[in-house]
Amino acid sequence: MTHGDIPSPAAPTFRRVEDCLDVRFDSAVSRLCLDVAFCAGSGVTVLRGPSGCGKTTVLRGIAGLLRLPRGRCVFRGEVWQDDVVFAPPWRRPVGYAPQESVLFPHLSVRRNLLYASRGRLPREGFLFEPVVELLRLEPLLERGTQALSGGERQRVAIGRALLAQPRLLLLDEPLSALDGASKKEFAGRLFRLIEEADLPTLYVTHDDAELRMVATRVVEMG
Ligand SMILES: Nc1ncnc2c1ncn2[C@@H]1O[C@H](COP(=O)(O)OP(=O)(O)OP(=O)(O)O)[C@@H](O)[C@H]1O
Repeated sequence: MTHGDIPSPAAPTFRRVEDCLDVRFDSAVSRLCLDVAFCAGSGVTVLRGPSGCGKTTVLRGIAGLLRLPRGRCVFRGEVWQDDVVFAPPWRRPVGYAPQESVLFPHLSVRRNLLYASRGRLPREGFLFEPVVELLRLEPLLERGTQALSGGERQRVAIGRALLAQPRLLLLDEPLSALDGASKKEFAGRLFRLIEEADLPTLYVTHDDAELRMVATRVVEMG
């Protein structure tokens, strides 16, 4: 390559016709050495691995919140990251519910949810009312966020991620604070929405029962 040449982007390595996400991070961040490559498509792709192996780091890299060196991320043919390109988070149509979601403390649950959808054209299934119904948030709407239980906070965080009108959903241990029965109910509800809306989803969980409820495929890390 001569000086000034732009390297031609490598073709995505989609493995199946329906794959839409191509990810590779071969990156050292602080003391973490990541070496992960996978393709994902419709349904729920579960990222599984021991604590500290980098699952959250991968989600943050895909969301564009972290620029991982030697990273590559292509979604539906659009390069979000390679050696040349790094699309900022606001250019990536991602809904992200982090492990420890930070809700606005000065806004009610309703306004936290509405904030997520500001300036976006709502799609069917991702309108305010259906999302509130899906996650059974109606009784919480006028409450502040500081006195919510861990499980309630998680449901609000998932609601925010859905109201961001995502084309790709990233859920980091989204139901970990819920009891067994609630986890089963909400895992089932979420999975149906993901299937019906054909919304590719990356999902981190340590819980094998939850994995069996939602996983279309599993990426083992570590
Ligand atoms: N911003 C950061 N700076 C330095 N090190 C970090 C940073 N974020 C995460 N790490 C480290 O990177 C490693 C991977 O963290 P990460 O949260 O991605 O793991 P994980 O697989 O999601 O873990 P868990 O299952 O416990 O949530 C950990 O050792 C963590 O301490």
